[in-house]
Amino acid sequence: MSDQISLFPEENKTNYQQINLPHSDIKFYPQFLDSVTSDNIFEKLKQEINWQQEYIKIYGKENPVPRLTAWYGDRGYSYTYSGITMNPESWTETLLLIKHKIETIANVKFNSVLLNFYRDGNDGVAWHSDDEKELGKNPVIGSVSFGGKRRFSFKSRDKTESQKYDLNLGNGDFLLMKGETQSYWYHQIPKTKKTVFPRINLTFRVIYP
Ligand SMILES: O=C(O)CCC(=O)C(=O)O
Ligand SMILES: [Fe+2]
Repeated sequence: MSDQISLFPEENKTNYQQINLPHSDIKFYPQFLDSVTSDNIFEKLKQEINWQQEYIKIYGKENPVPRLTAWYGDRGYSYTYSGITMNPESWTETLLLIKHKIETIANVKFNSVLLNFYRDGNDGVAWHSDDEKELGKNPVIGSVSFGGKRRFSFKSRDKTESQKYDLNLGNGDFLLMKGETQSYWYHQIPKTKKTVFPRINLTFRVIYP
């Protein structure tokens, strides 16, 4: 991993691809974690995380969120996501290991992580931006994926623009979103009819009280 020839030595000898969308700062680090490590982390997280089935009210009707979720982090930072307020569970060793690894690249200290478990192609996340006010202006979001590969799409928040960008996020891939990205772009994990393996995604965040 870190002994690969680096195209960007200033970024900690880890190769990345800059995703070139206007008003964004998106860096993609394919296979940031090697596949054996990532397989182990997937199994570990599947077992140890306190996965929840959450519900959101749409027109007065409770609907299951199409994925399992969990929220871990420093004590005292609660978080509201799609109308659900979550209190964080305490960091596990596995989560801290990943957190420390990406903090050296992202140059921030993350204090929380939202976890998503996509069981199959019927699970996904609809178009949204990670722009909740507790994330502050221009949030840094560190996203690490494990297990099955899924499509991750960006589309402009400006309805007069039609720009879209698709990426595949696979086992051990790291995606770092910074700057104006959340103000100008939506993202989603579309549901798919294709057969896909279960996938776990972690989005590390900095929450301001
Ligand atoms: O699963 C992913 O890659 C994205 C998850 C996401 O966008 C979120 O939790 O806000
Ligand atoms: Fe998101």
